[in-house]
Amino acid sequence: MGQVTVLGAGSWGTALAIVLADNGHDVRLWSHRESYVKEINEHHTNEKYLKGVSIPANVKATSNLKQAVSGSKEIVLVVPTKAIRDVCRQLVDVIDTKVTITHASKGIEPETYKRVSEVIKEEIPEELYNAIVVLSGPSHAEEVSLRQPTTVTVSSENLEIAKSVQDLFINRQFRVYTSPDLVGVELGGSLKNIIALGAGISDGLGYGDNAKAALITRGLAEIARLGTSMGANPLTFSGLTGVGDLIVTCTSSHSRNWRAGYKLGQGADLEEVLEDMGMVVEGVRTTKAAYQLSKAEGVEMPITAGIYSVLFEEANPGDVVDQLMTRIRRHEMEDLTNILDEKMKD
Ligand SMILES: NC(=O)C1=CN([C@@H]2O[C@H](COP(=O)(O)OP(=O)(O)OC[C@H]3O[C@@H](n4cnc5c(N)ncnc54)[C@H](OP(=O)(O)O)[C@@H]3O)[C@@H](O)[C@H]2O)C=CC1
Ligand SMILES: O=C(CO)COP(=O)(O)O
Repeated sequence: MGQVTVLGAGSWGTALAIVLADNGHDVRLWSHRESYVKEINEHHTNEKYLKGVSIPANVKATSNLKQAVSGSKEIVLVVPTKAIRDVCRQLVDVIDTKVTITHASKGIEPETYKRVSEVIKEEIPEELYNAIVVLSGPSHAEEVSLRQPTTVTVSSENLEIAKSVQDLFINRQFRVYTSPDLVGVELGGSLKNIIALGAGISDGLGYGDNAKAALITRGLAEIARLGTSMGANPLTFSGLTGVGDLIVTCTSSHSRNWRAGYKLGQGADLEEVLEDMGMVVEGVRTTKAAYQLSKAEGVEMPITAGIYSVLFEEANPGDVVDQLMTRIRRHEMEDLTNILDEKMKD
């Protein structure tokens, strides 16, 4: 077993460090804050991000990025997507051997509409890495850190290296699949956060399971619509990183996106909600990116547009639900829409 460096000591970075440590790897966990480093090394805890969890002794934390990556061939990048560019820029000066970069962050960059692997590719010169891999799927850090059964998928343009990352992480509680569809895996994991905000809003408004099932199903339809327009395999969205991650985030109070939505549905103000959370709510930024992208691509995403108007245009959540329910009548399956419309003309 070798050395693996995890960058980002929040909930997910710490949980993944625990998986890697359980597999016998020497894990270096980088946090940009010395106070967390001290807590992890001295008390083997990270109370803010993973309450009550004991971190194995073979996880050593550091706030020195150069020390963290020195000699490591495996880098796992788990900072919020808004920090990815900045951390990559810092990495360029300290990587000292050819590395595999696996990221586990879920988001799309507003304005550039870039996926995380594209941002990494843009910032880190090709000669410094073998491949960029994404790890995604239905996986709350709180459950992974308690060694509860979890399944995820890794994907890369280089499937052989994706398989080597599968080997790195897989164990009896953490089952890892591979997929060749990097675009679909990254988009599924990112776009589900928008729908999770919507599911939270619906619950906060007091709506029931029917509304949630509708959001998950119609949300999946618009995720797949945008995803396929960007080159993803539509089948990926019926897998772990599509419907799997949608279910886990839309139905769980572990989800920060669901929790943020819930408070918005109850009438709270976005800024206050984000401040109280103290952890990243990726769906807010991704809603902006996906809304802009759907306009640029000419792809219809009514749920995303509704959530955008709640987050950024002060729309009333109840009115948005009303608008969604009274949209023009449609066939459920879009390919049928065209066929049936043609038939009506006959
Ligand atoms: N939590 C989960 O269950 C899962 C999360 N993810 C994804 O993983 C990614 C990280 O999320 P998660 O760990 O949950 O987030 P958290 O909010 O729990 O933690 C974020 C961590 O990143 C650090 N950080 C923030 N900005 C920077 C920066 N500029 N440079 C270095 N470090 C920074 C934070 O430090 P500080 O304390 O100083 O703010 C904190 O340690 C997200 O994209 C999320 O969607 C994916 C699957 C599961
Ligand atoms: O991505 C996640 C689970 O798969 C975590 O979701 P939240 O960021 O909403 O907590």
